[in-house]
Amino acid sequence: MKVHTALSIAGSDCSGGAGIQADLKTMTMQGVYAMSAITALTAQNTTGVRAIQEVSPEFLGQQLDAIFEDITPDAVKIGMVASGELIHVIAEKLRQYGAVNVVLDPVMVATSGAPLLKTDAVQALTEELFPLALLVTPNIPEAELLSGLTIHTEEDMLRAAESIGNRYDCAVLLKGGHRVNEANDLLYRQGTVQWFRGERIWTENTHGTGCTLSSTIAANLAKGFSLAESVERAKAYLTGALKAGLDLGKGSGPLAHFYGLTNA
Ligand SMILES: Nc1ncnc2c1ncn2[C@@H]1O[C@H](COP(=O)(O)OP(=O)(O)OP(=O)(O)O)[C@@H](O)[C@H]1O
Ligand SMILES: Cc1ncc(COP(=O)(O)O)c(N)n1
Repeated sequence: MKVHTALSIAGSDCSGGAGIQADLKTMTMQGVYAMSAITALTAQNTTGVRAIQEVSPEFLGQQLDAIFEDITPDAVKIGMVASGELIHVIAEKLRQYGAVNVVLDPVMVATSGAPLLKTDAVQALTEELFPLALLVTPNIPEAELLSGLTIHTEEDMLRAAESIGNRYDCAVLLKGGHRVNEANDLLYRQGTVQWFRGERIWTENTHGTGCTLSSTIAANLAKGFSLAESVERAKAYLTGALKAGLDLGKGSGPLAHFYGLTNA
């Protein structure tokens, strides 16, 4: 049996809604063999992040060597990477192994408000990882920080995506989940613009939407779909997983990755 493979480099969410756990569920549901290199353990649930324990740069490097020396991923998703030292190891290893189809979710702050990236690591992220990424997927607050612009309207989204894409020479999917009434995402690459318009689902349970979107895109790139097709498929999967209406936990609950399964 031949299968496509994808790797998530991200933090662990012990409550299963975001991070590595969301990515592995997502990639598996997309029919891709999923692997993980863990950057940090978090003690968190639907109400917030209680503690973070980073792995050492050496150990992250060992995980990446173990994976790339044996099973080459057809795509790589990068999520929470808290420090400059870890970012440096990832950049070095991705270059060493010639990683392809890299989707970078520049995770900075959890939905609950907890910081997941040290402020002095933003520069390392943009200088070392952005150039290796096929696609970067900021949400609105992240895009504001990266572009230095304020985003209220769709025109503002376009200006910010252009600014980030042109500055760092990568494709940008600016996610609109933080806007009121809408859930429209904007793909900007090399001067071209494409909107992915989605139905807004009225729910508090959006823990892990960004992780799920980026890992679905990576899984579909691994299967050979184009960037635009992968974004389209990711948006459809995410909308279905939100719409299924899973209601777990006391805070912002996780998504129903298994929504399409008949035995669920
Ligand atoms: N209530 C919603 N209904 C429909 N789609 C949504 C909703 N909230 C977010 N999305 C979609 O989810 C994806 C992730 O967007 P969002 O802006 O929430 O990213 P994020 O803030 O990085 O996610 P996370 O909550 O994991 O940090 C986008 O495709 C966005 O349009
Ligand atoms: C390990 C990890 N990675 C990413 C997120 C962001 O997801 P969200 O913004 O939905 O909390 C998180 N909370 N935890």
